[in-house]
Amino acid sequence: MAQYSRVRGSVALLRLTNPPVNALSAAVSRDLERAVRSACADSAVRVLVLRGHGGTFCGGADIRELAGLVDVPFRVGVSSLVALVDAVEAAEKPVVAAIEGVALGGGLELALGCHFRIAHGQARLGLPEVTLGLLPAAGGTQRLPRLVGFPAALELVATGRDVSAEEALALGLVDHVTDGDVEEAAVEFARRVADEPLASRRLSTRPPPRPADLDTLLQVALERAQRRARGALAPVACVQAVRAAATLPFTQGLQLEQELMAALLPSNQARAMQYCFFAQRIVGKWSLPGGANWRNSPARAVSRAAVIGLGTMGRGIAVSLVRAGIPVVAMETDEKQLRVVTAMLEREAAKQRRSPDSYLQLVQFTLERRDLGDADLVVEAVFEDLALKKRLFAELSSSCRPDTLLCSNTSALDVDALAAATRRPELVVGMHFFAPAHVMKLLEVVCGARSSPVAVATAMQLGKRLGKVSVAVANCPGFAGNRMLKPYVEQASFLLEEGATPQQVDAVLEDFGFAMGVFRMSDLSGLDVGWRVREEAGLAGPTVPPGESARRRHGCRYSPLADLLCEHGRLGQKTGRGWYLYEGPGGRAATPDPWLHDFLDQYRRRHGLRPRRIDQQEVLERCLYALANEGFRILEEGVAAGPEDIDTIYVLGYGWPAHRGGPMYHVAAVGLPAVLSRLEHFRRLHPDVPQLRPSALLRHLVAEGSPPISRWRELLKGLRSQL
Ligand SMILES: CCCCCCCCCCCCC/C=C/C(=O)SCCNC(=O)CCNC(=O)[C@H](O)C(C)(C)COP(=O)(O)OP(=O)(O)OC[C@H]1O[C@@H](n2cnc3c(N)ncnc32)[C@H](O)[C@@H]1OP(=O)(O)O
Repeated sequence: MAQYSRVRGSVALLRLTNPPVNALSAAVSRDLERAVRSACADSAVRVLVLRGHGGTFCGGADIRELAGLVDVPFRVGVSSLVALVDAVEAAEKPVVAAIEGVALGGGLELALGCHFRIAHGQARLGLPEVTLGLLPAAGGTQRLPRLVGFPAALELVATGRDVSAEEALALGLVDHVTDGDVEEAAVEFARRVADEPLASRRLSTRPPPRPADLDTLLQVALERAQRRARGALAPVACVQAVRAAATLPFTQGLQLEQELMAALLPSNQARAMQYCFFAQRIVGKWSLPGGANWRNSPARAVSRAAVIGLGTMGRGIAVSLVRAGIPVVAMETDEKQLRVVTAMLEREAAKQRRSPDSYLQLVQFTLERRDLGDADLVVEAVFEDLALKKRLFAELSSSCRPDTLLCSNTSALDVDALAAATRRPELVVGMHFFAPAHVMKLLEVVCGARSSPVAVATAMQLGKRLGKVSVAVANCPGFAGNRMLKPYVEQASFLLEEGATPQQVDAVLEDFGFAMGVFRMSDLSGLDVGWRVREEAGLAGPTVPPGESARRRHGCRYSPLADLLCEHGRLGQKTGRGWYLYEGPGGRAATPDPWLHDFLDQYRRRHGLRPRRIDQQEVLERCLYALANEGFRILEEGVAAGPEDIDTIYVLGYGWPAHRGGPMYHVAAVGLPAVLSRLEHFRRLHPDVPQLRPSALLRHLVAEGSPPISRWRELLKGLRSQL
């Protein structure tokens, strides 16, 4: 809660205590407000210093209360924080915030209510409410622009980006940064400002800055937020609230801020995004069938890593490791790739305001396998070819230290087969990064049948250290993410056969909120990736059994459209044409291609397919329900531990809109009986498409009365688990 003690005679030290992140629950806010008032009433006190317990200033309002997960009368809960910030700002004695760890959301709003802010050099500050479907409604949208100006305030509030102490100082968000003891620095600072007049330090009374181009700036910000939001309400509301600081007096701006918040708080979008927040924490609590879990299995320290292969994936992985301060031995035969990595590291160093050398000195390039011998962990990122990878793993198990962890960045291949090629199968795990690996926040940790708890714990922990969310999944073709992608992509292709166009399907998916529709995404990743996988699986190319008809494989419906495009050399953006046409090879702007429409017409005629009008609802239901149906199969087979794992994978790895929670959350929100009935309907129409056959788990959940998604994890424990 809030402790109040006196230091150096006249300084009141208030310690906000609510582990683990000192979240401002209603009770904690009220308690702190009481402590502030009594310190102000203490005649021996001249100045107050506010700090957090345990190395963290404050992680914001209590999200459990905002999400309605704990029982606090709603109005009481949300109004206590506003009252606290107002009381702090109105204090007649200076209040200095001593910020270390994080000051996020309501935590930063509290600091904005203080008259001065001191930060530790490692602190991070930000207003991430937008990522929870909310806005900073304890005065943050009104005070921040008055302190740092509109351009910075608009950006920080609408994106939720947090900043370092150094950037905060440059923005004017904090008054001083120290690398020493933040409490000591704040107490010292407080004694110096004890007698300063406070009027100009109260942000609510400051006139907002008015640059000449303010109207244009606000208009552009609003349009940008609308464009980028992809249907999300919060980013637009954030800009509207900050804009009110320019057009309305403080109290009216505050009122608008609260009205916008009142609309967001109970919205389905906010519920979905808060579900995503907790899902990303739940997935860190992994367990294996033998009883090993995140609590009882310590990770091994990784003080030196190696990456083999510096193609697109390997480069990103090497950069992530270096950014986390881990020395890397990078092995690659192609010198061109070494230059690319060097340039990437220089760019990253500049972004982090570090010297290029501070990053470059952490990388040792090599052509020799013996240089890897000393690594604690090796990540293999070579070409996606099982035989090649097996050879490499066999060699690594002889040339590396006996305790070196051997990890594969494969996106779909059999991790158990790689483990079997080594003398230490227990130290082999999959670490499936997503491209670009230094940007994407997801890591699928693939636990093989023989992976040891220490191997899993180390990979999961390393992911976290790299700033990623690690999700443990069991080994199966495509793991969780790519396995679910298959029926989704297949449905999209069937829809083209039946009369849709790529741009129609993509537009529906992008309206739903995906960053990119399925065809644009496939052009971006390269059509040849799937083509190779299908060839290996005997579905395309010379490996198809003779006599198999063009549109059937193993007795089921098959669409060869993507294979045909590859045969025409249309591999996507890299060749300047795929499902769309681009400006040239490597181009990014997709335009509909008349050639493709002729090609689809001819294809349909050749196969006697009569095109029909397909509506938006059918596109969405067939693509998304087929994908979620595979998710249910993954859960019933125990490949993933719960719906939170699948949803985290899809939101962080596949561009699923967070304001829709993830595929499993989405079907739960639509209603499981309705989804089951639509799948049954599509299955009747397409009996030769097994992915549309409703999974046993979906049927079971409906038969059990469709329990809420929060209960599925527990229910799944009764089923077979590979995790
Ligand atoms: C009628 C209607 C009237 C409406 C009127 C409107 C008025 C409204 C006024 C109210 C306005 C409120 C505005 C403020 C809103 C907010 O502040 S929302 C919260 C913003 N903060 C965040 O988003 C930060 C979230 N947390 C993090 O980013 C990280 O947790 C961290 C702080 C950076 C720490 O990271 P790490 O050390 O990696 O730990 P984690 O594993 O992430 O977390 C540890 C546990 O703590 C839990 N937790 C974290 N933050 C919070 C939080 N803010 N609230 C509750 N719980 C939190 C997290 O879940 C972990 O717990 P477990 O899940 O049990 O492991």
